[in-house]
Amino acid sequence: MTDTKAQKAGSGPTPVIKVRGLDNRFGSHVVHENLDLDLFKGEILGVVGGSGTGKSVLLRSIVGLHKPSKGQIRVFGKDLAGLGAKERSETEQRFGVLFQRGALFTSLNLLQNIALPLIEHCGLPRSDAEELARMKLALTGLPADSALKYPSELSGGMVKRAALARSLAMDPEILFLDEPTAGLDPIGAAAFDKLIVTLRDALGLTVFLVTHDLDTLYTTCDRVAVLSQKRVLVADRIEKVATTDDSWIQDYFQGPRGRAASYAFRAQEERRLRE
Ligand SMILES: Nc1ncnc2c1ncn2[C@@H]1O[C@H](COP(=O)(O)OP(=O)(O)OP(=O)(O)O)[C@@H](O)[C@H]1O
Repeated sequence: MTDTKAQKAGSGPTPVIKVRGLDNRFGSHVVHENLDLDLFKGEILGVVGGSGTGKSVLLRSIVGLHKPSKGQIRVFGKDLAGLGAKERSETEQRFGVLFQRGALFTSLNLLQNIALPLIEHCGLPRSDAEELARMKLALTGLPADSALKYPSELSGGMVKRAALARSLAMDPEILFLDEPTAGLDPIGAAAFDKLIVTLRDALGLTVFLVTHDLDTLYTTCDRVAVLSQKRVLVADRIEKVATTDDSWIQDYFQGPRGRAASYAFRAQEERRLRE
């Protein structure tokens, strides 16, 4: 991934998202305090942390669904808080978001679900929007005959792919994924991980990926950011993060699941190099 290489060389790529001094509190409950984070163009950044550490609140703050208590969020070089309504809406249209539970409209079929943002935000005629929607469905590996199905008729994996297709409807530059593989069986989760990398490579996406899934972290992410103690404790390549001297990180990455994911990844890499 070129930006990570550039970072290592010290040439300092410009982040597409730059979060500085972020505070989020709900009443007396402080979720984030002085949190900093960068997201670089073209990377897949995995965001992990214990339950309730504020991964989703961070995602919602960046995409403009939650107003932070304090701090600055710069997106494509512009301070989100300083944008007027029109510019803000234009910026937000450069984001695609896949929420935890897919968030498809249950009363619309897949084609209608995906075409909706194109009709609402781009003013496309329905026939054009549905043609584009069919392309997005194909892009996420869904068969053509799924287009007229309703979310209740699909497997969990297919719902995730359909929700992903919808998040890609507006050709976003940054994709935000909130626990995309939660609830999928290991084979479905691995296929979804592969799809994310394929789409990133094919479409030149930048990906902000909230996950608890260790296999996802090892197989898809260029860097991993750990939320702990109300801030980003470390954001780096996974091998470095996994050796950070912190009790949560050690329990997470060096516990039985973490070691199994690391071992499986190394074995997969060795097989790939031999072939
Ligand atoms: N609208 C809200 N009002 C009050 N508290 C909130 C609100 N949204 C989030 N919180 C609190 O903020 C904290 C962080 O929530 P968040 O959903 O971001 O955690 P998370 O790290 O994504 O957790 P999980 O891994 O379990 O999904 C939680 O304690 C949650 O209860």
